[in-house]
Amino acid sequence: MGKGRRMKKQGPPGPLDESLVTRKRKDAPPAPVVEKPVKKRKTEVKTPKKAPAKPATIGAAAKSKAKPVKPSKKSAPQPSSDDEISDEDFSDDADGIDDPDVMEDGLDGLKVTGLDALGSASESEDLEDDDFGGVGSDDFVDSEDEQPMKRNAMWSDDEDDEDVEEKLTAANIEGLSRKLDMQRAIEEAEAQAELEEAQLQTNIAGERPKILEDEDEEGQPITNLATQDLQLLRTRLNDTVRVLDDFKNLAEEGRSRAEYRAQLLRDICAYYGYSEFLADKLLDLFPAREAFAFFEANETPRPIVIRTNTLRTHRRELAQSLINRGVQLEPVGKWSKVGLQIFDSQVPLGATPEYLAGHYILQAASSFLPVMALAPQEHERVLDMAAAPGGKTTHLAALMKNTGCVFANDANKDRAKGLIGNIHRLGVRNTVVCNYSALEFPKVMGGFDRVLLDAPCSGTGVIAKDASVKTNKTEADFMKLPHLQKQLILAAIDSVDHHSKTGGYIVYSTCSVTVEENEQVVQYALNKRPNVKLVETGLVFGKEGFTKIGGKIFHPSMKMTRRYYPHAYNVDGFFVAKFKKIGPTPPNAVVANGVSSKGKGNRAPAAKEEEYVDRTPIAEEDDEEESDFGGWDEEEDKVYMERAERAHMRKKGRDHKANPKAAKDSQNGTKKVDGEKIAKTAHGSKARQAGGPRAKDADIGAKTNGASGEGGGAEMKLAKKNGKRKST
Ligand SMILES: C[S@@+](CC[C@H](N)C(=O)[O-])C[C@H]1O[C@@H](n2cnc3c(N)ncnc32)[C@H](O)[C@@H]1O
Repeated sequence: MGKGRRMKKQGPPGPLDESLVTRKRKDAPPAPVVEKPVKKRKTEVKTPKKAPAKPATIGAAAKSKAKPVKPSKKSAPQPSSDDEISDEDFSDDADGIDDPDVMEDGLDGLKVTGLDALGSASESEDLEDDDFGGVGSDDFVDSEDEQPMKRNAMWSDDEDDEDVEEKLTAANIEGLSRKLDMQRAIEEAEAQAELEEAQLQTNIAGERPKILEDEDEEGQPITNLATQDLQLLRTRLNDTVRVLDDFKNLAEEGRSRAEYRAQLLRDICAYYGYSEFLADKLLDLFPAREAFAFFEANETPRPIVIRTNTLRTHRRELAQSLINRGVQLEPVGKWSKVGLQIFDSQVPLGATPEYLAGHYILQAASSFLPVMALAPQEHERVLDMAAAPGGKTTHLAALMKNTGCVFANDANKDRAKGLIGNIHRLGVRNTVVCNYSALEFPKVMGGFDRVLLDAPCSGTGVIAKDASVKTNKTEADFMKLPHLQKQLILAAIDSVDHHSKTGGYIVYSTCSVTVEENEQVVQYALNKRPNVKLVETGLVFGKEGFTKIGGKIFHPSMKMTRRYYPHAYNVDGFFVAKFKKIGPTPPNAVVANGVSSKGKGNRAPAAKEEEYVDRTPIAEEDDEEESDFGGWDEEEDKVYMERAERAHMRKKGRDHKANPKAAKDSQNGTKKVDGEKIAKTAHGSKARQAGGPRAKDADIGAKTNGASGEGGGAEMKLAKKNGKRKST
């Protein structure tokens, strides 16, 4: 039961459209005979004229993988006017939440490494087919920063020729709108029929629908509906939602909300095929009606979207080329300058000449969002910690116009190969691919201007794409994954240079909607790293992150994080949080291996203090005087050494030039100062090699020398640097 995926598309937009929660499963038995009033259209409906389909060059791999795209009805994400989600739980005890320790996960001792396998669901997030290698030219211009979009011309963000634009839009939209009109008419008729059917059921059931089971004399439940009957099951789902919406007026006497909620949970599991564990978790996120819409939206695929690669072409040119091949498309929405939503295609989108030439990448719309939030600037150093197969890496590179440097890392070597394929195909030239566990950063490398952590996750936002998530995620996954995500987010923060002149930002994203993988991870980062704060993502749509839910309270700034749902925006479920690093990691902070120290300010108090390990990277570009040995200059060092030597000899009344050994020592970079030898260490810094207690005396002597005489430069510098390092 509940096994299949509905291919029926979503109805008209609107987060809580009644039609979203009143449609039937396709595999349900036929409804009681209800006449479907088909609305008459005012305009004549003609068969759409399509541009002649030109056969594309199809590679063997692409041939087997790519399929023509079916049209999607609902338009791509639009900013919602109704962004409020009630935190209200179904259970009677939803309120009165004030336990400050709710963010403590009790998993500190759990050792997790790599965990590629656990990221499996989310790894299917992007639709990209990585079977194609690199293709030549990269002489195209990026249009990202061109003039803002005009209302009447969705294409005009990156083009200037209005005439061409209108023709292009008209040619494409003519066929498209006819098709959409037909679809809408059918949809309206269906929705109307379903509403009437629901009404019929309601009338039969009376004002207070009979939903909950009675018990017989022996306390055994008397089943009032055969749950094997999908149609009846759906009716009961509808009725239960109605009751929970208006409990006072519609609930049977003597019944609690919890009883209705439990019935709803059972029916959702039976109808949609979820494990009770996951359905329960997801049900907790929404009021009943919205939860119903969420589960329903997971039964329909999201629209196919492609991202224009602005390193190779402009969106309008790409659109024109694809329209000529018989692709029906439209800009994905005002929020993106590079996305195109595909409604229908005569050719496999993973095998067109434009695809092979790297003019676009198949990428879910919500995958654009973390990159847009990170907003990388030209010439920056950016780390993409979990990058394969590279949808976001290549987007980062395009926004940076192939300047600066992107380090694209992934722990999974096979997936990293796909990443390399995409980088080549899309003409990315500013990216270095690496294959570490991201937990190893910033030891591998640090000091980045911006870091993207698109974390491995449970994939509860992409159930429409991977229905196995419904049953294969266990309680253990929801402990291990957040634990890994928490470690990764600390590594991400520690890899950023808070001194960055242009950046200092971290974006954390998942394609999951659970609180454990999102707000709780972000709260953990706020607790453990008081040197970061949440900032606005800059994204124009999305629901606010939770500040309070299911007994957990989060920092008020959690409102600045953004949640995306399939039923609200017709995009994959997603979460995006943006941090600004405002200072170095303080010595009393908690390290990434899960030990904790005292929280600060509004942050939740944590458990215990442990040894501090400084993970803050040494920035490369810092002023020499500011850095810890980072800017040591060999030549300059030699000059100081020689000058110090001459001063020393003069003081002693000796002629420096007359002492060949001293001169030689000086040139080798070694010398004796009052019996103490100073030598360069292997990494170019200097260390005193005097042993035991003498070392301290010699150190004081050297400092005194430096302070009192002209030749103390090198020692002064060394002492200053040492002092700085210790206090960092
Ligand atoms: C959500 S996917 C990334 C999708 C990618 N950002 C994109 O846009 O194409 C998560 C990735 O994390 C990788 N991963 C899992 N554990 C990791 C770890 N410890 N360090 C680095 N990457 C890891 C997986 O191999 C997977 O490719």
